[in-house]
Amino acid sequence: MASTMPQPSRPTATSPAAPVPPLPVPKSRKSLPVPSDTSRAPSPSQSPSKLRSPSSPRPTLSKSPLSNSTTNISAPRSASSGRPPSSPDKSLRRTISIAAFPQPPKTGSRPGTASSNMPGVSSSGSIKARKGSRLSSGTTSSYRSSKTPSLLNGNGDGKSILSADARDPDASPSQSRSSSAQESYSTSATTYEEADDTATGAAKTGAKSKEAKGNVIVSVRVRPDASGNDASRSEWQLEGRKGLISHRGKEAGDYYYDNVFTAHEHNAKVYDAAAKRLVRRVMEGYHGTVFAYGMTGTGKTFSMQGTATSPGVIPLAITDIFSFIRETPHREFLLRVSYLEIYNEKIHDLLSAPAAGAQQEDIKLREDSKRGVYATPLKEEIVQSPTQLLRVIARGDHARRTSSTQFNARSSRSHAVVQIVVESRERAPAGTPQDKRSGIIPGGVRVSTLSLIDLAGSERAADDKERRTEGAHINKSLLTLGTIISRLSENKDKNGNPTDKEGRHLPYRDSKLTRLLQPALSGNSLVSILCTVALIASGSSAAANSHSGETLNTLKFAARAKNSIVSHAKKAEEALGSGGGDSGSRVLLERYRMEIQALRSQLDSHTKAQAEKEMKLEDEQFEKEAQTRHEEQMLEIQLARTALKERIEHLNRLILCSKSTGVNTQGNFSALGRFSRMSINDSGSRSLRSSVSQSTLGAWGYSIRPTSFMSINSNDFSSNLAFSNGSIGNEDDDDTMGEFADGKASLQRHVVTLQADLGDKNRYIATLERRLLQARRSSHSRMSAGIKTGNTGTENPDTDTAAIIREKDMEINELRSQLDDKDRMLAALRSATRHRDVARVAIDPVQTPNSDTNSGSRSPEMSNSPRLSLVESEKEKKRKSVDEVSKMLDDMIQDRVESGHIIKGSRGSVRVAADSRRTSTQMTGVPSLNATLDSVDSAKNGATE
Ligand SMILES: Nc1ncnc2c1ncn2[C@@H]1O[C@H](COP(=O)(O)OP(=O)(O)OP(=O)(O)O)[C@@H](O)[C@H]1O
Repeated sequence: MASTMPQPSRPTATSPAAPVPPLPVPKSRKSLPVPSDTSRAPSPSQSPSKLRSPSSPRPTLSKSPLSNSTTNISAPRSASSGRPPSSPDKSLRRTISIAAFPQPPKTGSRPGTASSNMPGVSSSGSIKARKGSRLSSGTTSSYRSSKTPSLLNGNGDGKSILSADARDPDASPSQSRSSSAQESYSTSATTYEEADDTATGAAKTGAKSKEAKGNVIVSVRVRPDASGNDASRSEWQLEGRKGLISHRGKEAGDYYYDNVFTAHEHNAKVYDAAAKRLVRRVMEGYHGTVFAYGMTGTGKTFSMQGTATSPGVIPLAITDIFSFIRETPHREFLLRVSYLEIYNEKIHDLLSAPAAGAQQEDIKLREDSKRGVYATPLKEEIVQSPTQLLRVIARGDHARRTSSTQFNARSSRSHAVVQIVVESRERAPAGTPQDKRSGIIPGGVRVSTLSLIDLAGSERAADDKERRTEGAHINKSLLTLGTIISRLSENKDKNGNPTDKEGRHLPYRDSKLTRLLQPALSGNSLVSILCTVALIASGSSAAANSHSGETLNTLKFAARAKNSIVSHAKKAEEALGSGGGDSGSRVLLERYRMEIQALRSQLDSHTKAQAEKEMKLEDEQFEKEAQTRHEEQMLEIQLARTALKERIEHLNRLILCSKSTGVNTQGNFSALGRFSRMSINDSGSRSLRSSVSQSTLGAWGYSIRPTSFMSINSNDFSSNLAFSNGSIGNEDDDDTMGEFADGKASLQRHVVTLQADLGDKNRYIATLERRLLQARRSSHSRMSAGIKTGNTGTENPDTDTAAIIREKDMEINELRSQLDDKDRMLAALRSATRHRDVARVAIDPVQTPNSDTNSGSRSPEMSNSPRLSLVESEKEKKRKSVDEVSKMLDDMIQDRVESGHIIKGSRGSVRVAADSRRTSTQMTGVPSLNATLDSVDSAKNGATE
């Protein structure tokens, strides 16, 4: 089958005659005649599809064995990039700092990408000139134009690249690269997929075959000869443009590859030609594997990792990955990276160093229909930036085992595998509701893997035992790799397992390396193999001979790989959901999205719950405040009630006093004593009132106080005095004396009426209070209901309550004024009583003789003498009483002066302050203080008289 495969680029040159140990070489694959190949290859016109024809056949050795453009690998060092070839010292590799790694391109170009004017690659220059483009990867163009169209070689992209460059002639080289790659994204793959759709029959089969071949890129890189030995000049010839390495030694032969990089070509150029496109394809959803194969010290690590000044495939791939993400806003990505090494056939996780003294958990290889072969358990780190990814890889590099070998002072003693898993999914276009909510649109997550592998170098048996053991393992795994590659076919057994042409199983399980590479080698992945060689002339020494043999082995391995590996890489299927099987559960992007959604809804419900809780708290707080307010108001009302009751009681007492006390039937004066009691009572009530809330009573105490014993609507203080001092006479005389001619019965009736009235008022106040309470409660419940239903109406419950309170206050005030009226009436009654008493006292001396006459036994002298002394003592008592009253009135006036209710004049006169008068009138309708003051003055005068 291999012999029937189109080999457009395979020359008819003789293959190495001698069998090349240790890898079996199927000669048939290497001896396909170019002309026939070429003739089989479809031309652009022949192809019914948009497939590009294979490029012009590579020239055979007979045509131009030593063309002008041939590069001799031992070309003088000056011909290189200006940097002397490095000595075989890997310390440089270790000095690469993260900061020195390339960042995503901004402006300018990568080092070395503009090396088209170097000797040996002059052809690229010519291509450049011909195309008139600013493409930095001239050789890549050459490579593209000479290959079968495939996902990797970019045939079909040429136009796009050119047009892209033509559109933007001033674009910087790096930008050109990006745009070209971007263009390739939209043209190459599409072109080929369309070809798949339209191609029919043999053309279709042929196209597929070519694609399968094209999906594998094999490149050979020659490292500069560290010794500067020129002896190989005649033995090896390179033609970079043609991808040709010719050997003129014992095993003479020409070897063609997709790319041949000469000693002075830079890492950037190697990356552009050998890996860039593959990396882009991985970002689009294909699996891709790049591995460096070669003898120890030939530059595998140099090519994969590079140096600070010349970054290799890995850092450049990382840069491109992030460039791609930036350039693809319609998709979202998640990157995770793992890094393992296979050392002495054991897998070690380079990202999870075991704790000191502890042993790392055994890492096993498992297989799964969706994931293929994978190592587990393996640490995967999610990375969000190139720097972070480079840092992770640098950490792994640091943990990798290296030691000195004959050809390399710092030789990698293990196969190192960096795996970058790319998850991506379509994003909802910006501005859509989905974008606002979750960014998720229908469709699954595509998972692809980029494997970047730096193999350990094959080597001859070393002296050191440890090196020998390492070497044995390395060589065994590489031998298995070689064997598998040489036996690869598209045959499968009935179980679907790949077999070789003879139906034998391929020994993937013979080594961890081949097992791990199985998915890539068996065609599920795009593959780029970079074989590194150091061309040293054979014959000069045994070592050189052996070296030359190794170089030939590598070249043959590369040739076999190119012929055998068939890749039908397909875009990874989009995994839907996070729970569907193993692959689904690995899709972190989906899982994270779901988690984000779940967390978002959790957050929403938390926010809602919190808002509700806050509202409830506010409600509670409000109710509490309202309750407190209500309690305060209740207390105030209660106090006011108490004060009113006291007042009523006091009035009652006064009334009862006027009824029950006074001058007894024996004519004893008890008024003064009563007055004293009144004073005491009054002061008692005053002290009670002072405990009442100011807001409730305020100056009311004052208004009540004078009323209690001085609120007499009369300017004649003598009558007051009479009241104060007078004996409140004989009840029997009430009917005939005083202002109220109807006497005591009438007064009592009045008093009873007043009491009943007071009781009514009291009840009325209680009712009002109850109503007020109810009104408050209903207003509260209305307010709460308003808050709960989010009612933001214009009605303000506070205003309502305030209005009700105001209303009730007014009612209370009215009641107070009514009470005051009653007070006044009581005062008038008392005044009448006093008038009567005074009248009685005045009448008494006149009436006494009559009474004496009635008694009939006393002589006038005897009877007049005690009467006179009685009158005298009464006068004395009066004086005392007046003095006491004056003193009390003075105190009261002083109180009022202090409180600002009255103003004292310079000559001792007093007048009511305007405010006080107003308040007094407004509040209580208390009798004019002036009258009181006048009364006081009169009382004073009366007393002195
Ligand atoms: N193309 C190159 N240009 C300049 N220096 C190079 C090149 N290739 C390799 N070297 C130098 O050669 C030395 C060995 O290279 P490197 O370690 O990459 O070899 P290797 O193939 O990885 O060896 P091993 O298999 O033993 O690890 C390093 O010092 C490196 O800098």
